Formats: sequence, C-alpha cells, structure tokens
Amino acid sequence: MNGYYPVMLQLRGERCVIIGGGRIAERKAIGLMEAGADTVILVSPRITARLQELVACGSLQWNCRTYEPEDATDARLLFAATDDSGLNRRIADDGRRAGALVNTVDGDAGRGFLNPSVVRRGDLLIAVSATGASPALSARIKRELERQYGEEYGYSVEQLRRLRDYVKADVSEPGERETLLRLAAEEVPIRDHADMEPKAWVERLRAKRPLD
Ligand SMILES: C[C@@]1(CC(=O)O)C2=NC(=C\c3[nH]c(c(CCC(=O)O)c3CC(=O)O)Cc3[nH]c(c(CC(=O)O)c3CCC(=O)O)/C=C3\N/C(=C\2)[C@@H](CCC(=O)O)[C@]3(C)CC(=O)O)/[C@H]1CCC(=O)O
Ligand SMILES: NC(=O)c1ccc[n+]([C@@H]2O[C@H](COP(=O)([O-])OP(=O)(O)OC[C@H]3O[C@@H](n4cnc5c(N)ncnc54)[C@H](O)[C@@H]3O)[C@@H](O)[C@H]2O)c1
Repeated sequence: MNGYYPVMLQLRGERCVIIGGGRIAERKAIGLMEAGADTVILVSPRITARLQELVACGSLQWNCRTYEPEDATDARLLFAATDDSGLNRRIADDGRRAGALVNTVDGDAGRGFLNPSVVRRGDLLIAVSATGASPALSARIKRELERQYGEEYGYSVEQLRRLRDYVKADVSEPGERETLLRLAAEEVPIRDHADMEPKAWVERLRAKRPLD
C-alpha cells in the first residue's frame, strides 16, 4: 500500500490558498473553480494573464506579494506552487502545522494530497491518479475515459439522481429498490431524452424485468 486514499471533498465555503501564480498554479486554480470552490486566494508577486482575467471578473482573490507564513493559517487546502522547491517545502510544513491539507507541485509527494486527472460529466466525476509515478499516464487515461464517457452522461446522471430520490421515497422494500436502481444504471447513457419521468421509468423497469 502506498498510503494514498481517494476522497471527494466538498469545497463550497472552504478557504483554498495557492502560493505561486505560474502555469501550474493556474491549472490548480481552474481545477478548484471547476469544482465549485468559492474562496480561492492566490499569493504571488506575478500571475499569468489567464489568472489576471479570473481576478478581474471576481472569481479569485489575489494578494500581489511574496509568501508569508500567515498565508497558511485557516487554509483548508494549501497549494505550494512556486518554482522554488525550498520555499515549497517550507510552505508545506507551515500548512501542515496549521492543519491544512497540502499539495506540493514539485515532487514532495510523500505527504499531503495529490491532484488526480479529472473527467467531469455533470455530477459524474471520474478521477485518475498514478500517485506520482506518472502524471502523463493519468492524463492519457483521462483522454481515453473522455472518449468512453461522453457528454450524454451528464444528462443521464441527472436523471439517475431524480430516479433515486423518487425510489428512495416511494419503494419501501430494500431489495426491490436496489434492483430498480441497478437496472436503471445499466440503461445509461440515455440518448432518447423522452419520458424520463421517474414514475414512468420505474414502471418500464418493472415491466422489463418483473420483480418478485
Ligand atoms: C494529473 C495532473 C493533475 C493536476 O495537476 O491538476 C497532475 N499532473 C498533470 C500533468 C502533468 N504533470 C507533469 C507532466 C509532464 C510529464 C511528466 O512529468 O510525467 C504532465 C502531463 C501533461 O501535462 O499532460 C509534470 C509533473 N507533475 C509533477 C511533477 C513534479 C515531480 O513529480 O517531481 C512534474 C515534473 C515537473 C518537472 O519536470 O520539473 C507532480 C504531480 N503532478 C500531479 C498531477 C501529481 C501526481 C498525479 C499522478 O501521478 O497521477 C503530482 C505528484 C503533484 C500534484 O501536482 O498534485 C495533471 C494532468 C492534467 C490533465 O488532466 O490533463
Ligand atoms: N504538478 C505538476 O503537474 C507540475 C508540472 C510541471 C512542473 N511542475 C513544478 O511546478 C513548479 C512551478 O511551475 P510553473 O510552470 O507554474 O512555474 P512558473 O515559473 O511559471 O511560476 C512560478 C510562480 O511562483 C511565484 N513565486 C516565486 N516565488 C514566490 C514567493 N516567494 N511567493 C509567492 N510566489 C512566488 C512566481 O511569481 C510565479 O508566479 C515548477 O518549478 C515545477 O517544479 C509541476
């Protein structure tokens, strides 16, 4: 076991702090925003043009200066994303002392968290990691998954969620609930957008494979 444990973090309302403003900090910032993080703070004397645009439209806060240890205080996630590996190590130590989860972009992968490569299709989120052995392999597998799981999965997962809410409220027998939800998951992706009303869908599933 290499010690890595995958989780899905809910970042709404959580303070995410990125130290550095280069190409890699930009990728981390965009990944946070795609996840719906609403409190993202950049600390760097220089930032990329794309990051400047995001600051200008109010999506990110930018503290235009070099790192100070106080930046690590109260961060839920802290990214040490400068081009100075000694500094990245100090940032990571400060962050851990302050109780933050820390990502270090330059290879100090033994502690803290790593970013996986991500495919998003609405509420379907597929994350791939080679846990530092090969980011290039993670990116390649992501491209393969993007082809296999197209945009239609976004709509499908939305419908599956509605169906599940309906079934949880309306089907009391646990075995029947599980069978219906498993059969529905096997039907996706849904290409025909007609009649995905949960009630009608359940009726069709029951007709397709009658339940005891
Ligand atoms: C998945 C992804 C997510 C993201 O960054 O958000 C990510 N790297 C991506 C791409 C990528 N990064 C690099 C290449 C060039 C090929 C190569 O070097 O292999 C490519 C390929 C490309 O660009 O296609 C270079 C690189 N990466 C790290 C170092 C430092 C080191 O290890 O020493 C260096 C060397 C720098 C140098 O040479 O100086 C370190 C890390 N990169 C990680 C994640 C973590 C491990 C995840 C894993 O193993 O799965 C980890 C440990 C820490 C972290 O950053 O969390 C993102 C995919 C984006 C996508 O989805 O398309
Ligand atoms: N994780 C990955 O996927 C990955 C991929 C390639 C490279 N890297 C590593 O990431 C590092 C950063 O790469 P980059 O392309 O973003 O570099 P870059 O040179 O474009 O950016 C470095 C940033 O750090 C900022 N910085 C420097 N000193 C600072 C300080 N004291 N306080 C605050 N900010 C400071 C600079 O202003 C700049 O914005 C590289 O050195 C490399 O080791 C990681």
